[in-house]
Amino acid sequence: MHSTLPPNSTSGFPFRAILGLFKLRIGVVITFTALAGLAVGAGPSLSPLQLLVLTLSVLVSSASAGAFNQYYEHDSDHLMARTSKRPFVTGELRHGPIWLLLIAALMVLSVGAAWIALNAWSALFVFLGAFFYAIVYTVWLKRRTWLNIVFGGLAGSWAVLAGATAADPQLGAVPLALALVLFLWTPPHFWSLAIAFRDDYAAAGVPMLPVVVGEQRAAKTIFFSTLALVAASFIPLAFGLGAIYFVGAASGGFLFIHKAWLLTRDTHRKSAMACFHASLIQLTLVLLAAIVDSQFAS
Ligand code: HEM
Ligand SMILES: CC(C)=CCC/C(C)=C/CC/C(C)=C/COP(=O)(O)OP(=O)(O)O
Repeated sequence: MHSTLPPNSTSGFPFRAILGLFKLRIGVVITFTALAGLAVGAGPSLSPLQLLVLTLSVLVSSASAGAFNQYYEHDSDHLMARTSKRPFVTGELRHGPIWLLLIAALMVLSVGAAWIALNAWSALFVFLGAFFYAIVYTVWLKRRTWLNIVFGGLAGSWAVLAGATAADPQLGAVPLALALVLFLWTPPHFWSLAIAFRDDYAAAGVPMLPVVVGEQRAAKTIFFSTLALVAASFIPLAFGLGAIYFVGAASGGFLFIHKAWLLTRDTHRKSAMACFHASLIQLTLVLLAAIVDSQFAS
């Protein structure tokens, strides 16, 4: 039987390669997103075991979707400098169907555990999050249309709903508003990065917005979609979140809008990366403020 290690690997178990394969940093933020959904939902509190299952279920399903993305793109990732060091490209991990089995097993395990320990709705949303990233975005849309990330953006919304329904399948206005925030957040988050790596995406033939319409129009689109995002991020204030949430949403929103505005004036890589980092800070502030505020209110 073939080993999954390349023939010249002498350093034992390839921990670093596997950590990279599962895109764990993104998984941690997705999990935090689901926990924010749980916090703003109206349901009773979960038992410690249920909380653990929700956390691991979102983390593991996100990880398996990230691994699937790299498995599927193993023969195109070498076309972009940013992705050319990935383990299936470098040969650190050997590409083969055993990985598909492992990925599928992790998915079944995480969705099944959510179903058993939480409920069918939460399990469905965990599944949809991974499905939208792995299949809808990566397989169906990424190489076909610049709208890939608009539909792919639902992956983050499903994470919110997975958390919110974990305690109570009845969805209230605040989790739905937060799901909308994730939907509107993802395009400017990603398009900023796509401006920074426009040449990479063009070389790889991936029709990301800056490749299709140019950097200037992409920057304007980022600016206006950030305005829409920030406006939407205030909706939860009408449904029970208060001053703490306002401070998080306003300060994060101000930062993101400011960086998006600067990007319309100068579309060089530095401004694009500043806008991308602002997207991560804004999301963290919104989610953190939502969690803290909802705990104070209850
Ligand atoms: C289909 C939707 C999305 C796309 C296409 C996308 C795209 C990307 C890309 C290309 C990167 C750079 C990754 C790298 O260099 O390895 C990135 C980074 C990141 N994304 Fe997204 N993203 C999406 C949705 C999300 C969502 C929903 C979240 C969180 C709720 C998120 C959180 C992050 C974080 C935390 C990073 C930084 C990770 C790091 O430093 O390794 N992304 N995103
Ligand atoms: C509820 C749940 C499990 C949700 C999971 C959703 C999820 C994992 C979203 C992440 C999206 C993401 C990292 C895209 C990277 O784009 P890319 O793959 O095009 O980037 P690349 O060029 O770096 O490969």
